[in-house]
Amino acid sequence: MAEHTKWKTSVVQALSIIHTASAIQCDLYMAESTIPHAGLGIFSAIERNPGDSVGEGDVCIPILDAKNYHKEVWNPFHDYVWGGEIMGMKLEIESADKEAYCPGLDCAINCNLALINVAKSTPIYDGGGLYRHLNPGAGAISPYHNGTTRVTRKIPAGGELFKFYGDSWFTTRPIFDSLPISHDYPWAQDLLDAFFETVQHKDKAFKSAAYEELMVSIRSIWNSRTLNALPETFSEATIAVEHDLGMVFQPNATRSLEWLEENGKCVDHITPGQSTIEGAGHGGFAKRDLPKGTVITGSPLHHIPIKDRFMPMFKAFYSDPDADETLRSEVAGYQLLLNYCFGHSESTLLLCPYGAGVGYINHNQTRANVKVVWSQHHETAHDLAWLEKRPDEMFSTQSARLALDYVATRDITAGEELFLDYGDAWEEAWNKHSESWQPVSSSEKYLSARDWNNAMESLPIRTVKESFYDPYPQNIHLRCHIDLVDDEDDSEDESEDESEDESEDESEDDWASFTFDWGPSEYGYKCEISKRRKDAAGDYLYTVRVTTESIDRWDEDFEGSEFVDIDNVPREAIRFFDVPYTSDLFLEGTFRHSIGLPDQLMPQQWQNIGSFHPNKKLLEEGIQYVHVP
Ligand SMILES: C[S@@+](CC[C@H](N)C(=O)[O-])C[C@H]1O[C@@H](n2cnc3c(N)ncnc32)[C@H](O)[C@@H]1O
Repeated sequence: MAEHTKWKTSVVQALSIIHTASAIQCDLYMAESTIPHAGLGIFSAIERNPGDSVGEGDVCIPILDAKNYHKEVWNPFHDYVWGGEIMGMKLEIESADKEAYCPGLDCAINCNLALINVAKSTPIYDGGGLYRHLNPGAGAISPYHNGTTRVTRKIPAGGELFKFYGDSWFTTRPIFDSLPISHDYPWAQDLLDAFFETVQHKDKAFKSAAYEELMVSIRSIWNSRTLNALPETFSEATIAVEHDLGMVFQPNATRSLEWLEENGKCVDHITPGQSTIEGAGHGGFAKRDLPKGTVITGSPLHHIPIKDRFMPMFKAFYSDPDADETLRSEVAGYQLLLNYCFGHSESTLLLCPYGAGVGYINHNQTRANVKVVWSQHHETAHDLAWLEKRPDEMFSTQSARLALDYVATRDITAGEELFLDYGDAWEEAWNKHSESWQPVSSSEKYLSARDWNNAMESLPIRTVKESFYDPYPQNIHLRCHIDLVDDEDDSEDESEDESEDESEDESEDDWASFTFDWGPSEYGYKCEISKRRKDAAGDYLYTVRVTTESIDRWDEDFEGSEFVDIDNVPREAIRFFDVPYTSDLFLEGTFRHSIGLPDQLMPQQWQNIGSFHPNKKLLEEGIQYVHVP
């Protein structure tokens, strides 16, 4: 073939690849946020309506007893974690030191209080089909999955997604001193409605002049968060009154689809499911056909400069102020998060990826169809200078500065499982673990609280007396879903009626009510069964003794627990829960190993183990708690 014909053929091939790549459907992009200095954000390429789900439900990883809680320590996850309690993890441990790191879409969604349009739901407990008596992988994967993101306000095509971080996220950070918080927008809306009502009979020119004048005068005397929620111009104020305040901010929070295609990274190609690898738990699957070379997703990386300082899980009761200091500093093992981060045997550095679906991709050396490369384009803010930094220099910021692209190494068809090669060190460690693995003793008899709830759904619950002779296993306890109603109106009524002296007759149902909607972050109160009787319909009703301990007992606000006896509690209001520290996450010898960062991606500057390093001493001593400046 003549040279020019070869050249022509390869250009045509290259163009067809580019064409195929750009033709792949993409409904979600990661790109520079519309909020200045907020880094990356997530954008919807299609219009979405309240109730729609966005992306695929993602994994949440508990970070437990890590000494992070309430501490202003250098912590790259600080701005990215949820309270473990609201993510369903309250009973994993006893101390309050629990956070939920949800490295999917959730980590990349910003908060714009004027335009909150999505909410994340609590993940569902799903152990991935692993059992402690059967699978060496039990405890090595997170059981918190499918935390879907749902639309709460209409999002136009190109609109950025915003979720609520909680007002305190802003009020505790001085740089947001004058930023409106959630109640400021309704107040500003009320103010606008009142203004427009006052001037309703005036002509447009009058209204406009009055609005501008009003803004100038109130801004000179009043500087508040609410004021900053008010639109700058009369025409924007009109939009706010005709629609709502959010609509004023929507245009600035929307990117064109052309811009997103050009500058964004598609984060919509992975869907989670049960892995095809026996014992690996969940896996990531191709949502659509992905030709060779497709960047399946991009993921920024949270950097942890010293693995051993930031990945340990400390012994229980760390937060107990009375506990012995040695016990509090004793390491119980590595955090589960280690299994979801990239590391290398020659470096103390760990890189934890976030982005839709990245936490789901399993290892398989022979079936690997995805590889990671340093992010090739600017969409995920990869800073090449960081490849030259030593790990100890990375304490300069908590923000992600590095990013990976996940690239298809061959044509992948929709529905195929995606695999990375985690590297020889991981493979060796896994083989060694599986070969030497022995189930912990009596694990074949182990049933989690969830198993008990399923098995016992229609059976009566044992009373304290019955349990004395026939106890439930030690890894479960009972909790009752009871609202202790402290209704002031009721108490006023009671005092008014005192003359009739009916207070004696007050049934316990007047101050306690039961709820049966055990959502994934509903824990009720610890309780035990004093008595059981049948009602007229033959259903059991229980007398329970509830411990009203609603907050962590190591919390400084803890005021002590009370016991309350409650009658006529229906079966549905009583459930089994795991006792803290008994779930698979705490199994002795459970597998912990980082995913191997490929050798070819490993800069020499990061290799700080096993050889002379200028900062070896510093690394050995550890920068355990570098305070956030
Ligand atoms: C990044 S996570 C992958 C998602 C995980 N399977 C889940 O269910 O959340 C890595 C962990 O998955 C499990 N895993 C991945 N590949 C595996 C394999 N080939 N065999 C067994 N377990 C595997 C291991 O527990 C590993 O530490």
